[in-house]
Amino acid sequence: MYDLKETSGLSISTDENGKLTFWAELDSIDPDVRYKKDMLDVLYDKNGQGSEELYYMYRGVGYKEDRELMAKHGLRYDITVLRSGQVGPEYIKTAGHYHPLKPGTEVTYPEVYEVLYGTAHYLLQTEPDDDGVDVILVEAKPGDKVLIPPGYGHITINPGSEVLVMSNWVASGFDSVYSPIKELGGGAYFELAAEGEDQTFIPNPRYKPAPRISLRQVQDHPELGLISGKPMYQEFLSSPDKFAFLTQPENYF
Ligand SMILES: O=P(O)(O)OC[C@H]1O[C@](O)(CO)[C@@H](O)[C@@H]1O
Repeated sequence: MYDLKETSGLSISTDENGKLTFWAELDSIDPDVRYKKDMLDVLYDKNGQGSEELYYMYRGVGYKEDRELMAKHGLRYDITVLRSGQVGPEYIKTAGHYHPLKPGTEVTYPEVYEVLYGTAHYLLQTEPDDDGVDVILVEAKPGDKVLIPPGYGHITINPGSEVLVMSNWVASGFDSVYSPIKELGGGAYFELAAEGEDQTFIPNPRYKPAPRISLRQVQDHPELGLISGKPMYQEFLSSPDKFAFLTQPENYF
């Protein structure tokens, strides 16, 4: 069992597989489950051995008394639990998606993630075009916040030996866009468990020209309510206007 109160600010914990089990005063939510069979198009090795259940998505989490404030600001708080392990040589990861343009603007919706337990690798990638794709890799630990700016698709990888639990704030009321990553057989890079001196980040050969990758450290953005170690659920409750960048990205980016 992992107690997530300190990192999330919520009364939640998990069982040893990472499933959320304790929901004092919270609306109880059954997760959507992403299975290996749903991910065949985006895996490094679709015949790779591994668990059938890969991750659990608890969308729209919150205390009943906070629902009105969330609705007023047009935001949704989700918690996602990625199992540890591999599918074949590849670490368990999310399918990956982009966000659509905000209607009437030239800007796509951003998002913000927070690690609650475990280690995350966030792979951010620009949209594929003739110049190729730029990839940013961010490693995040409990309490860290990672901003997904407009224009970036994103995949989360669990490279650790324990479950990864993370939360996100995002504008409610839009559908994620899966087709670009699906049509290219996954993200621009695959993260594989290293054997000997083997490279762990393998470029996806279907991205042409070859994608470019750079590492970036996690960064606080106090003006956006994103401060390492401060649960962002509580930060939203105390300063909801700081999160306006999620619903009005055209004023910030
Ligand atoms: O939609 P994907 O790529 O499977 O990623 C899963 C996670 O992304 C989110 O949709 C947020 O972007 C979460 O709700 C969800 O748990």
